[in-house]
Amino acid sequence: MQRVLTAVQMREAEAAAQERHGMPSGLLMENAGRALAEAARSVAAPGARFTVLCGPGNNGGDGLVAARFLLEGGARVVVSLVGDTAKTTPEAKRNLTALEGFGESPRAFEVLPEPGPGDVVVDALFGTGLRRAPEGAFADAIGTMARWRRAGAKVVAADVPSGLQSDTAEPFTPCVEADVTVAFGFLKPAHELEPGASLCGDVRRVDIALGGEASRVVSGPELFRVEEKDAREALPVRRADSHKGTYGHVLVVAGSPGKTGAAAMVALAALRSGAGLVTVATRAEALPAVMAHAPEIMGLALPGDGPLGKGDLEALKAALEGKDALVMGPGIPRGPETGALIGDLLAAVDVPAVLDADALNAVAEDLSVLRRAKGPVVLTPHPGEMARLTGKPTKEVQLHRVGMARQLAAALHVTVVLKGSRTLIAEAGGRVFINPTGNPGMATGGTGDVLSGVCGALLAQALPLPQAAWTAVYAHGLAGDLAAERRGLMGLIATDLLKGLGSVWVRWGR
Ligand SMILES: NC(=O)C1=CN([C@@H]2O[C@H](COP(=O)(O)OP(=O)(O)OC[C@H]3O[C@@H](n4cnc5c(N)ncnc54)[C@H](O)[C@@H]3O)[C@@H](O)[C@H]2O)[C@H](O)CC1
Ligand SMILES: [K+]
Repeated sequence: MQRVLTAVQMREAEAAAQERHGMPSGLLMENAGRALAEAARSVAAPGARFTVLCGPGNNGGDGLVAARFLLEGGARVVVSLVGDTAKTTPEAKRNLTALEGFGESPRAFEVLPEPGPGDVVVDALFGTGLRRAPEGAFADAIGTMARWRRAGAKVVAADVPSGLQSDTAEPFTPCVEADVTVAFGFLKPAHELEPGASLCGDVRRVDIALGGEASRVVSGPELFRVEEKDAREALPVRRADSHKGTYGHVLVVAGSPGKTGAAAMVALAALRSGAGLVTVATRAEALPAVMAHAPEIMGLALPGDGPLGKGDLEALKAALEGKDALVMGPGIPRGPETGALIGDLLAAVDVPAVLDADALNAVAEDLSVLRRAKGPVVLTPHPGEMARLTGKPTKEVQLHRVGMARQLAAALHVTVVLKGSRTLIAEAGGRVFINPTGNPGMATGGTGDVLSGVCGALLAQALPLPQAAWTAVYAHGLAGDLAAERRGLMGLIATDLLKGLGSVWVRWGR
């Protein structure tokens, strides 16, 4: 797991490093600047010229240190201080003097030579201290960097592309678009959440000797980026003496006439994710079409017809006997009583439950039904379903994804998987995990059904939460990435993920 820190938390970590280790503050900037110089060198063509634009704060200071290291390495370097140089921080001032000692003095922005293909521009205007939209000379500099980039120069951003708000990942106008962003010490939300993540280009997190426990001393909400090893290590290694009962039995309550494929995709995803047994419970008229998708799927006809309601409670309680996980929602016939049915069912049986699609829409009418759940509950909304669950417009959900997911998880004491680019996994205890895998090719019908099946299968194999959720999301997204390599973003369809999942388990030795 990589800890993702806000600007305030970064300052706390920096202060902790200085207090606990007597870390001279200039050393952090020295380490940052050296790493910035290395990243700039790594994208430069032979004989490239480096143009370093420095702002008035410590981000600018990082740029001045980088310029000094580049000069020391014999590179052609030009530096410009943008904005009111009187306001430069003491740290940055010290590095300005040092730079002049190397015989390079900052030049006026207007007389800078034009970078071309192979050259490198270092964006050290603003980092985590950005407070408002860049204006005047800063805005001009950002616009000029965009022009230089269009002309073929590479842009390397110090800590955060200038103009991008570190905590919210929202860009002001104008905002730098970088080829590489060097994240000092810890990742920030701007590196891991859209639309910021796309503006950063290749994010390279570097240590600057803040000290390992620095992230543990910071207070406030905990945000993490899931790494591949976290998902792989959460999965049990299969023992030779195991049998299908060892890997759990998933009950899938899904499907209805015309939406039998949804139920089949949940069931197939669960089977492809290691569940020992999978039973689909659906109306009799839909059952044959569901089971036709695979001989491995077992079926249970729910008596009656029409929307799921209180009349189905006894049959579903009986169906859940001996099961290890429930996945409910994709393609179900939803009616006015479905939400109450879900509440009664979860209150009656203590199995981990994944609620997706129309089960979410059903409980959205009265969320209190979830408070009676005996077992752990995972909600897997896409932004539109999250809007219905929270009563907020989808646009607002997308602007405050972390906060919304954290709030709902804490309020309902459930795990919330808020899908989308960089899916979030929010646990009831307040921690939020960002998933880095997946791609726009997965915006196609049925991929959500597959995810709910993967999650149900891991819960049935007794993975605890939130591990089961973040592992399912990571594997599902990686399956999509591997499948997109074969099918293209346009050609990817949900059942390709079933094959992709196989490649993921092979890659992880599971
Ligand atoms: N915290 C750490 O562990 C380290 C941080 N480093 C670098 O320092 C920056 C943060 O530096 P800071 O001085 O706080 O702010 P910035 O340099 O990002 O911003 C400069 C300054 O500009 C003012 N300002 C904000 N918005 C605007 C605006 N739109 N127009 C004009 N002026 C603006 C505001 O007063 C800011 O203070 C961090 O990103 C790292 O790059 C260390 O070097 C490494 C360790
Ligand atoms: K920057």
